[in-house]
Amino acid sequence: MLQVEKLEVRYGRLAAVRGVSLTVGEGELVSVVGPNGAGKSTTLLAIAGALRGSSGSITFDGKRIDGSSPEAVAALGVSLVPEGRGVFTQLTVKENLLLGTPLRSGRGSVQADLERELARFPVLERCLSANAGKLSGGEQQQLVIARALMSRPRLLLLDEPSLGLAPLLVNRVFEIVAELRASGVTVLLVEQLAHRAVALADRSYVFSHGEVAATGSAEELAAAVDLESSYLGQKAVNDR
Ligand SMILES: Nc1ncnc2c1ncn2[C@@H]1O[C@H](COP(=O)(O)OP(=O)(O)OP(=O)(O)O)[C@@H](O)[C@H]1O
Repeated sequence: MLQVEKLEVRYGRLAAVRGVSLTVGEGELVSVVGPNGAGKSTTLLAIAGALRGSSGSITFDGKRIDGSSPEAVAALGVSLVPEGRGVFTQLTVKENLLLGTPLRSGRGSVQADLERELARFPVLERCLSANAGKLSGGEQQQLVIARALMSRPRLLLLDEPSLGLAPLLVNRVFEIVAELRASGVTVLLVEQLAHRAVALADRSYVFSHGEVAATGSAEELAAAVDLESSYLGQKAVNDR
């Protein structure tokens, strides 16, 4: 479904992503892990059309999308949940959810989509008329994921959904990602909690200094003896 080939993305003189290649198949959950500054978010932003690569290619469903606008990429069914949530705090939960609907690619009613997401995230149903700013961090994270799903994406890009959440809410976010995968949503997950992401994903890519340092299933990565010290850093060890 998604094929990134030798992607390079620069911020001025800094090459933040240097020749990254990765693939995501339909229905797969693929994680991208690695230390801060490794180029994970930059890669997601480039896939979503928010940043332009200086070389390489990005293909979605057989169509080149590098060079496309974020709107055009979204219209093809790629939805990004960026780091830091981006809830509209002055709007209600329902209004936030409805903001996800203009990009819907399929048929059916908005009401049916709303009901589907409220069934998936019961916590949102209980506070549908509340100001989104009143929600806890974990609830806001569920809201932005639900909002992205309102557009019925074919590929969901999740950037560090557990960031800043209390441990119980982190568990809930990982549960949600597992549920999404079980329901057939294709997910590319960037996570700072490397071990949890790798354990959950079908396949993972370990980024280091803007490059793919290792890739494979949880078992394959575990077999790479110096993985933790070399690529994931102390933080990942602490997450276990
Ligand atoms: N807007 C920007 N302007 C200049 N440099 C940037 C910008 N955004 C990121 N960078 C730099 O690009 C590199 C890759 O950053 P990126 O955010 O992609 O890493 P990351 O792996 O997602 O890390 P993090 O977990 O900290 O978000 C880092 O060196 C970072 O400082």
